[in-house]
Amino acid sequence: MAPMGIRLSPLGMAVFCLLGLGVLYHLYSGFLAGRFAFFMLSEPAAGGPEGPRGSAANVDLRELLAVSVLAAVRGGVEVRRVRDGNVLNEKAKGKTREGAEEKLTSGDLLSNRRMFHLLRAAFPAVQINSEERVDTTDQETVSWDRSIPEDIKEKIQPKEVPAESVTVWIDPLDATQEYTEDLRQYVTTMVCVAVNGKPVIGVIHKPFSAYTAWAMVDGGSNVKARSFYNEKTPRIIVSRSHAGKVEQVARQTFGNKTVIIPAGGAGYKVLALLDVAEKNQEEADVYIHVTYIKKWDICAGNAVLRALGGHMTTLTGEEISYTGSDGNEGGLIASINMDHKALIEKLPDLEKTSHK
Ligand SMILES: Nc1ncnc2c1ncn2[C@@H]1O[C@H](COP(=O)(O)O)[C@@H](OP(=O)(O)O)[C@H]1O
Ligand SMILES: [Mg+2]
Repeated sequence: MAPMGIRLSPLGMAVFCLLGLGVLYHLYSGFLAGRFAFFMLSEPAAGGPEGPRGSAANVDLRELLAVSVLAAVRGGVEVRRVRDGNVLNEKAKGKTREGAEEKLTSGDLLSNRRMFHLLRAAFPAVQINSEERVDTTDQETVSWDRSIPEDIKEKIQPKEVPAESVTVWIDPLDATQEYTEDLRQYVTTMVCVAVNGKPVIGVIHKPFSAYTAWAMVDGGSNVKARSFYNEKTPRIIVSRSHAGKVEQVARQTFGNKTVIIPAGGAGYKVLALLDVAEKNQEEADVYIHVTYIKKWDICAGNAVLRALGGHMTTLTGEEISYTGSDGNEGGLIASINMDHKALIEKLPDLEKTSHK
């Protein structure tokens, strides 16, 4: 006698087990199994090296663009709120190789949290690398309503790529040094989407001007190149707080009369090469950086330039791959509507420059 007075015949048990196995087989071979495996394989790995991604699922780049714009704007709200409230909780998170203090503020952390969780919730299967550490136990719930802004709908067609080919780079607050000095014009929030290491979507948002530039390679953009660049005596935009020997390199390349514009933020410096109708934006012809720099600082600008027909390469002309490690060792030179190869050929040998 089984419990509760029910008698189980051996035949009944066998039929019951077979039915159970059938249901399990159905689940594992069907949709739910796919979703389950997808979920298990897409644990966040923020800020860290890339882990294996095993899903065959696709993501739509147009949707990724829409959520990247939203993330940059939402992060920007935090950046502005902290600055306006004047409680930055400024700390040093370390030193650069050149010995400059790397600063961290509440603006960086709150923006990072907002941006990361929005992107993670919208695209759980893609690798996201962000400048600041993310507490993965943080239960911040940020949902995305999947709506695509009209301007993106008008210019961009849906385009699917495998989720495992995508790496998203988040810079929650570019020009932190200048942010602490209240030089607001230089500050941006940025999102970049790389596909197989190539920068494909770039978003650069200026929180204090409510200006956003976005572009997608082979897609479209809301920003364009200027109609004129001075190739002969270009105005060179360079770092004001991580300059290294950049002035020396620029003068050696383009002569002593070359105008050098020191400015904060990699996002700001890329925008300086474009047609940006924004009163707090300077203009330049070439952007050069000679010290080490991180990929979240430069990926969005690289994508925007590439989408508009421009270039951002190392100082020896190599393309920068936006997968794997988060550092770029070879410096950078960025230009648009210029002979980029000729610019690189003019640059002095950096090895020799550093021994002068
Ligand atoms: N030598 C270096 N080492 C580490 N980070 C660097 C660097 N040079 C520039 N960066 C980072 O690149 C961004 C742009 O630099 P700059 O304003 O000097 O042009 C800044 O990012 P964050 O403000 O996001 O930290 C800055 O910290
Ligand atoms: Mg940065």
